[in-house]
Amino acid sequence: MMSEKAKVMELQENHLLISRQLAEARTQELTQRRELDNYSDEIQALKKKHAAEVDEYEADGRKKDRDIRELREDLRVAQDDLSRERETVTSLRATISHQSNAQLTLGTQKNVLQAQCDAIQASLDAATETIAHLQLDLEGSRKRVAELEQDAREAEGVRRKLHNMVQELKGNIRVFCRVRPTEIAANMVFPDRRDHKEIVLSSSSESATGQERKELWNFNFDRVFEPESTQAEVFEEVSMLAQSCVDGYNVCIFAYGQTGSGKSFTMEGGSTESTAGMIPRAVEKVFEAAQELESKGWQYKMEGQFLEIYNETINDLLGKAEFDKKKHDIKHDKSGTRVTDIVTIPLHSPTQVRSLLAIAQSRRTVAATLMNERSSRSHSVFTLRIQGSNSHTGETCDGSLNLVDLAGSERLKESGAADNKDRLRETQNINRSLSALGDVIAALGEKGEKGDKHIPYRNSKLTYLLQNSLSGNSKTLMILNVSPLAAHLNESLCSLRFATKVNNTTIGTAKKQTRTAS
Ligand SMILES: Nc1ncnc2c1ncn2[C@@H]1O[C@H](COP(=O)(O)OP(=O)(O)OP(=O)(O)O)[C@@H](O)[C@H]1O
Repeated sequence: MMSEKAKVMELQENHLLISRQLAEARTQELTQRRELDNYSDEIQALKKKHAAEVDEYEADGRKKDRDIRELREDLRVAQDDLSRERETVTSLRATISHQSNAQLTLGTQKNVLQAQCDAIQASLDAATETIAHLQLDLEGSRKRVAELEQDAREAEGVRRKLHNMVQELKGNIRVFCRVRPTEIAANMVFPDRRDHKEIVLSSSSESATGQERKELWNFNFDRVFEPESTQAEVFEEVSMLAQSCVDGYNVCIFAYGQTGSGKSFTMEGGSTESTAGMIPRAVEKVFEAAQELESKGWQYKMEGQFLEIYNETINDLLGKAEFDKKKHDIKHDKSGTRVTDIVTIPLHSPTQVRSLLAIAQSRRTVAATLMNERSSRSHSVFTLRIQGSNSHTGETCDGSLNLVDLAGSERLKESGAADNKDRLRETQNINRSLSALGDVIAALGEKGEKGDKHIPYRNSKLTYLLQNSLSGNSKTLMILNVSPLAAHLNESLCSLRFATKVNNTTIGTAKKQTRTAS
């Protein structure tokens, strides 16, 4: 048996061993704890890293989701685009197919057109050839036209000369006698059935011994128009004078006769074509002649005025007021005769002249109502002035056409004016101016023979106004209007005697108012 000491000793040794083991265990534990701490730090670090990686991964995942969404959206848009493009492609294919059909058609058309084009080209070649020929012909024709135009101008000059010679041979003062129609048989006969130049008036009375006494009066004129003569027949003879006026002469046409003998009918006429009088017909003829001469290089300007002379006072029938109150004077100067303050209207057509005549007619009607049948108691003067110039020859010409409806020529006793002071004055004025007209014409005739005779133009307004149109360079026609009524026999005889005096007058050779440009 072991002693207590040994046991204690053993126990101590055990204790020492255990303590050593414990200390080792503690050291080990410490080491392990240190290692554990290290591992724990490592774990923390790994955890942190892991968390960071998880965050990063999640963010990355979210970004990827977004990208995916965007890519999906892009895909959808791309698909839409694609389907649209497909549609476009389909439509383009349809268009292409349509276009190719059209191209085919166009191709066919092109071929047709090409064929036509070839045909046209062939015609064009032929036409060019023809044109070349025609141009040659044209050149020749132009030369020919120029020659013909020259011939025409020369012929126009000859025509003017011949026309004037004919007028001069007929006499620069001519008298026509026109008998107006009536239902009552008249004591007038027209024996010259061929030339219509003669009129014979007759009257029978009882002598103191109871025997029948027959008296005959025979008159000859350039032309006698019987009652059934038409306005056109009278104008046939007058129209030549209208032509003369266009050729540059002064022309005066008078209607003379007692009241109611047909003066106004002859000069102005009725409203229809067939009854139109000398004024509208002459104006129409002047326009016609002027137009015909245009082809020969003539250009004309025309103007008209219309006035009446009543009691030796001039009234403007185309004035603005219905009743003219202005005072008008007659002036003669180098450019011709002018009436102060008178309305002169540029004339462009015969229809315009007709409306002017209507205005003048209405003015005369107003005056007639105011002053007792004034139209028969006044002289009316329509004047058409015509100025021409020829661009080829440089010639110019001035002509005038005066158409005068004279006041009634009845004598004082016949006019019933003796008891009425105003009528007496009127009649005296008319008689004075008509005899002044006769005197001027007679003096012009005498001047023709002697050369230096004074012409009493100033004795009446009418002769003074018409001075230039009555003198040597003019052509005058008097149309004597006669009433066939037996009751008017004495007046008719007076008129016929007056007209015979005029008819026996010859005015000197008419001078054409033509100037040649220097
Ligand atoms: N040749 C004719 N044919 C038909 N009727 C005519 C003819 N001559 C005159 N007359 C008619 O006779 C009437 C008188 O004629 P007009 O008025 O022309 O005479 P006048 O001489 O001008 O008279 P006044 O001096 O009063 O003006 C008118 O009604 C007119 O129509």
